[in-house]
Amino acid sequence: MERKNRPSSIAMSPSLPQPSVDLKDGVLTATLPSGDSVQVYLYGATVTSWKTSNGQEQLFLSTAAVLDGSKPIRGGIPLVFPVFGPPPKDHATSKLPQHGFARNSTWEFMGKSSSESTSTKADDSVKLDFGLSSAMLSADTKSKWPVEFGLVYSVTLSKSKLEVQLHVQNKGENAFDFQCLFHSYFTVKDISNTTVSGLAGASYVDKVRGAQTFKEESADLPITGETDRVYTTPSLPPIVVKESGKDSLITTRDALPDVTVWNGWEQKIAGMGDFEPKDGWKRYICIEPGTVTGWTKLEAGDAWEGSAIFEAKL
Ligand SMILES: O=P(O)(O)OC[C@H]1O[C@@H](O)[C@H](O)[C@@H](O)[C@@H]1O
Repeated sequence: MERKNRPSSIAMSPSLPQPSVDLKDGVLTATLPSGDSVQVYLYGATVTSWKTSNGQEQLFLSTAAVLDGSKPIRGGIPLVFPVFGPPPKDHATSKLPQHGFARNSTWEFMGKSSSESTSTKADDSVKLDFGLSSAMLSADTKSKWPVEFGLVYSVTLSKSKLEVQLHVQNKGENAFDFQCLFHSYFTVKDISNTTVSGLAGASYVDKVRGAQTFKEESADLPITGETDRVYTTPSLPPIVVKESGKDSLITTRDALPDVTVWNGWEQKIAGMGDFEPKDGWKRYICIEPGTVTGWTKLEAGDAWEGSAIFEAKL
């Protein structure tokens, strides 16, 4: 099914450049006339590539990522739902795997829509919708989280920007709790010249230091060793990755107060079988917007939406 968000009567002349969208063997590729492109695997609805018009790949994908649907894809933007990290004991999600099941379930492509620039009169963005519902889960997963839900994940590509939005719907008769997060891996040229700003004053749980809580002092946080922190930023400041002092990626958010900053560094990455090349830790940083420090409660029939926009500064 294909959806356009404007009536066909005002569709532009076919001679004007349009985005191309192609779904083949479970992999969807969309390219804008500007040259920006995105690739999404239906497996996990995982975005595995986001290239800007200068040809630069913005997402880090392990060269050993398993792409055959047998385990979550290492790199890109895996989706974390309905639990972040190892599920807590005595919680409704306790039987689920780490980071839940969204990243290792096969989603359906629901269609695309385009929007048109007023200046060029040509389509300069494309929105791709993916769906996952309880009815699509394996019997095993369903038995581990017997909840009636519907998810719509929208990936919108525009010039130098990628927007990701998750819509969660409670289709059952009982309330449920969930966490969700966009586990985005971004490329950097050199982690030792990479800093993250926008976090000053935020409290964070440092998983490297015994899951204790600290307050961020740094206005421009350098990454100097294994980093695995969950920041809580209720005022939703933009999170800016800088490389050699220059802005390279700006993340803005809606309804996602938490941000995980993760780099496994040399030793942890050495122990990850699906992370290659082994020195790849020098060239990625995870900036993961989500809502994961508490639980979002969704009453029967209710819906919730959260989103993030990643802007590459070329
Ligand atoms: O190996 P996984 O399940 O993809 O998780 C990778 C990392 O994901 C991060 O979000 C977590 O904060 C880390 O603790 C974890 O190591």
